[in-house]
Amino acid sequence: MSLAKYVGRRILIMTAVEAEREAVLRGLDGDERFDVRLAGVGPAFAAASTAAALAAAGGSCGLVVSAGIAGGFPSRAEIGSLVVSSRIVAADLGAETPDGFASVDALGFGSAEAQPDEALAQQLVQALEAAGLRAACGPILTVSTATGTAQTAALLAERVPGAAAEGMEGYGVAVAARQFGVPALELRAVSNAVGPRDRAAWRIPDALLALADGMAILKEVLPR
Ligand SMILES: O=C(O)c1cccc(C(=O)CC[C@H]2O[C@@H](n3cnc4c(=O)[nH]cnc43)[C@H](O)[C@@H]2O)c1
Repeated sequence: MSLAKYVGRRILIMTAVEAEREAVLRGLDGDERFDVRLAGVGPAFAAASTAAALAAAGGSCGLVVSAGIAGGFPSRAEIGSLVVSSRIVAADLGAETPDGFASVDALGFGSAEAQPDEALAQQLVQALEAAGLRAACGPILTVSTATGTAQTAALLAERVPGAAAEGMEGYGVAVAARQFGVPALELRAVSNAVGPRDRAAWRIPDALLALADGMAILKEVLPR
């Protein structure tokens, strides 16, 4: 699985907030191949910001990465660990029906899923583990409402088997990338468990440290 297509290409990294952007920049340590931009919070801001950045890049961008902190599904991704997307799934994009949730796929309105670069995801998670970092590769959900109850966490885990983490921007970033014909990836560091909302239990500094560590590995995995 070759990553040769990334040689000589620019890489766009989108984060929701400035603290995440600063962590990404720390990890990249001045690598000039990367542009790190603010997406804003949520899939709509993320898609619009990513599309604008890609239009401005004028075809020079070879990869887009949605990066930031995340909620981790218990027993899949613990606080302080990293998650690389095997799938990017808009987990609440659809309709409620008397029989339960129906995704836009089931409704015939397109796809709630964007496929990340599989070869890159696999090589990145291997490199993260080889560097001694706790890392998993699994589906990362995009939600418009951060999960705040055990009931919703269980519903989402059932809806997307193997769900490892949830954030609020990945699907928007990936859809914009797809519109421009550019591969996408999501890399997140877990700050909190997906489940009952307990903001005091969020470990944001730990997650930002892990995010920077993850970025330091990403830049080594991508060939120059
Ligand atoms: O308050 C701070 O210092 C701070 C520093 C960095 C980031 C934040 C955020 O609140 C980022 C919001 C961003 O994080 C993602 N996220 C994190 N946990 C979850 C979750 O459990 N469910 C969904 N999304 C989560 C999300 O992508 C937000 O946009 C604060």
